[in-house]
Amino acid sequence: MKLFINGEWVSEELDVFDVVNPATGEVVGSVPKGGAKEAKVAADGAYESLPAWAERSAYERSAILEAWHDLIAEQKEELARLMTMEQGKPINEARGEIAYANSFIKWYAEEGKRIYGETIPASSPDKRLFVVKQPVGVVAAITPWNFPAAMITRKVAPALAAGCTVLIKPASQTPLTALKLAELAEKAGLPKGVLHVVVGSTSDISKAWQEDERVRKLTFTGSTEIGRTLMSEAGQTVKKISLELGGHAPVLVFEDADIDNAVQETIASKFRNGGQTCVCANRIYVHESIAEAFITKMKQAVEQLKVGNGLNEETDIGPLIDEEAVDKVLTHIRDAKDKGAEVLTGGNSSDGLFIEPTVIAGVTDDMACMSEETFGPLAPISTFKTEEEVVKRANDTIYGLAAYLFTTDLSRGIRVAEKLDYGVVGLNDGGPSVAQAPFGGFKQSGIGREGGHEGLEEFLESKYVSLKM
Ligand SMILES: NC(=O)C1=CN([C@@H]2O[C@H](COP(=O)(O)OP(=O)(O)OC[C@H]3O[C@@H](n4cnc5c(N)ncnc54)[C@H](OP(=O)(O)O)[C@@H]3O)[C@@H](O)[C@H]2O)C=CC1
Ligand SMILES: O=C(O)[C@H](O)CS(=O)(=O)O
Repeated sequence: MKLFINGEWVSEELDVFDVVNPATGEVVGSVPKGGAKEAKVAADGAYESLPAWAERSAYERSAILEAWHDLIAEQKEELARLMTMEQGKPINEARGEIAYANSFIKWYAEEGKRIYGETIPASSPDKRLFVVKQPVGVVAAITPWNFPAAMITRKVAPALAAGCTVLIKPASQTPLTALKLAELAEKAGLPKGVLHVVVGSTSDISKAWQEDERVRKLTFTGSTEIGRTLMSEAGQTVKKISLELGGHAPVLVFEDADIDNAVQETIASKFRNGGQTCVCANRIYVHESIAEAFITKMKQAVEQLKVGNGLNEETDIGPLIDEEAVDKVLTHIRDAKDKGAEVLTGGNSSDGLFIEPTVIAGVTDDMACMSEETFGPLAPISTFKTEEEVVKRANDTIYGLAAYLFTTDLSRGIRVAEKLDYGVVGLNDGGPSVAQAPFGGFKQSGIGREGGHEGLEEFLESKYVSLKM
């Protein structure tokens, strides 16, 4: 593969780095190692192509997004296989992610036509006041490895629909999907210079864009730790920012829950992508009166999950992304056992980067898994007595991205959802993320929203015009 810079596929004399399949350790591709020079050329191109792209009508931009969507749909299987080989997720999940990623392109191809302004009644009879929306300008997007397609299109689709030009730095572990998406965008007729993909020396690329006054927006998905750094750096040139950061999702299962649904939805949330999502259930609180029933059903269901190479159709749980990720999960399991938790199923790693889906019970709040993001296939179960107690425990974290609650009492569902300090709440639903709804976190889980009309506003500026007659 080559880098996509200024409408050209670039490799030149650059060194390359390998992309490795986490399931097998095999090299699945190699990519030129871009740096400050490539980052600047891309920023030059994005800045120079901005006026023409911004001046296109929303309908022209929409048509190109629709064409991109259709090409992705045509190549869904190839894209899914590429994603599984570089990130490890089961092929069925990869197919699902391509569809999810494509849904953002489809949704924003339409929503870009609804960037409305407003008129405002003037306090002075000789004035007319109105507000227009304009693209924020050149956007830099830094994206993670866990959703190699969706975390790109969730940013790029609204940015392009708004009339912005985009610089992408995908995760070094999963650049191939991003480069393939850029190739399809070029085929769809995206004009030269509107979209760029640069990967390699992350610090050099990021530094070049952060220091570049022409880059007016930074949008990032990844760890809270890196988010803090990027927020501080972006402040030096007062860039607009969107941050989708870490999470530590609580699951609250009340005594009046539909236990079968709660188990099904909790497993869907917990073990999607092997537990490597920012909205995964990270701690599960079950009312003491139904704990035995819930735990029995959870254990039985989790024991059915199949661990293996994501390219096998029957695989439910693929490898983790790297050794560091495996070590973190095993550390959380050991810590919990040392503090008294019981391993009901799983708990072992095998063949490099695979960890069995693991359920532990008898969990207490002093255990690391109950406060640190595990980012792996570990389901810790704790019990509670009262609604007030469990809401307090659920909110006792620096994070505020996603939370889930299960109850058949509608009043309780609304009451508790309102009390949970989280940007996304699944009420009897373990999979709330969709393109048409705003996704984002409270507290140290981020700033801004992605998806829905709010996700488009992130790439727009409001301009107030006052006309004196
Ligand atoms: N909220 C979310 O959706 C996600 C949260 N996470 C959290 O982050 C943890 C680590 O995952 P990881 O992917 O390493 O997340 P990181 O935050 O480390 O990386 C995310 C992206 O940021 C880039 N990056 C890393 N450091 C810098 C820097 N100093 N300046 C500019 N860009 C940088 C990475 O590049 P490179 O690939 O070259 O390192 C990657 O493209 C996970 O365990 C999880 O807790 C991870 C993914 C998604
Ligand atoms: O980064 C993530 O983990 C994703 O935002 C989760 S989701 O949008 O696919 O639910």
